[in-house]
Amino acid sequence: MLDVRGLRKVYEGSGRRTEAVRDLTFTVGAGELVCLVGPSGCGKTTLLKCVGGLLAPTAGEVSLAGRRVEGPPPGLAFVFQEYGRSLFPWMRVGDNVELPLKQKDMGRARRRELVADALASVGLADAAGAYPWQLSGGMQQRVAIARALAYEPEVLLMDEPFAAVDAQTRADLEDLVRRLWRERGITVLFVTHDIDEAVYLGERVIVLSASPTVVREQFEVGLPAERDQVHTRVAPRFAELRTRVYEQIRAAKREASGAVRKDTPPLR
Ligand SMILES: Nc1ncnc2c1ncn2[C@@H]1O[C@H](COP(=O)(O)OP(=O)(O)OP(=O)(O)O)[C@@H](O)[C@H]1O
Repeated sequence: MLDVRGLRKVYEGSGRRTEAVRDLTFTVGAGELVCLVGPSGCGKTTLLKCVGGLLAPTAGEVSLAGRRVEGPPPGLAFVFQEYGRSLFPWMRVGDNVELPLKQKDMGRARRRELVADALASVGLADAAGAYPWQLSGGMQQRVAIARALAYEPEVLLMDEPFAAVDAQTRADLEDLVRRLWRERGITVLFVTHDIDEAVYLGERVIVLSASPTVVREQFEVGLPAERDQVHTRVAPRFAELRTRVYEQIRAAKREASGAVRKDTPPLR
């Protein structure tokens, strides 16, 4: 479904050159839920922007259903971390969710139906008439998810979507994502720096190195499809995977700081 091959991204400008992503190759099958986890600043957002056609890669390519991605492809939706900036405060919730549908060739009645269905799916059937700023952070992120769902995407890209909400809301939203994934059969690529979140949510976890990024390791999660916050998180398989992913991330950070030391002469 989603094919990333030899992806490289170097930012250049203002006299600076940053190689954010060095050489990334991975695939995500149709209907899979894959979590990408890596150290802070390792290039996760850069990667997702390249996958979503928002940034042109310096080398390599991304293809979606066999077609090379050269701009935001139809059938793909994003959910970003900063829900506060991704919803328009002057528009009611229903209008925020409806907005992307206006690019599609469909009548108003169908748009309204999709909006109502998406809001009901995220537990906000009654919120269509409210403004985003009248809702809690977790509810606003639900609206952002509803907006992505209403678009009926084949692929959903999520960039640390729950980093800014409290722990209990985060747990509810994780369960929401798994439920929607199972009900709707969407392909989901979920980026996080939270190891537990990656293992709890994913069917597969791809561990990235520190920037400049390469794929370090991949794990099949192998936990039952039916997960819950209490029992799954104390399952032996969960603990084993969390440890293995943690070791990989720690090694990635060590290597990155080793690389810095190599380039910097010791103090005398
Ligand atoms: N527009 C840009 N111009 C120049 N450098 C950039 C730009 N965007 C990101 N970078 C650099 O690319 C590297 C990767 O950044 P990116 O935001 O992709 O990482 P990340 O893993 O998403 O970070 P975090 O975990 O903090 O969210 C960093 O060194 C960053 O400074």
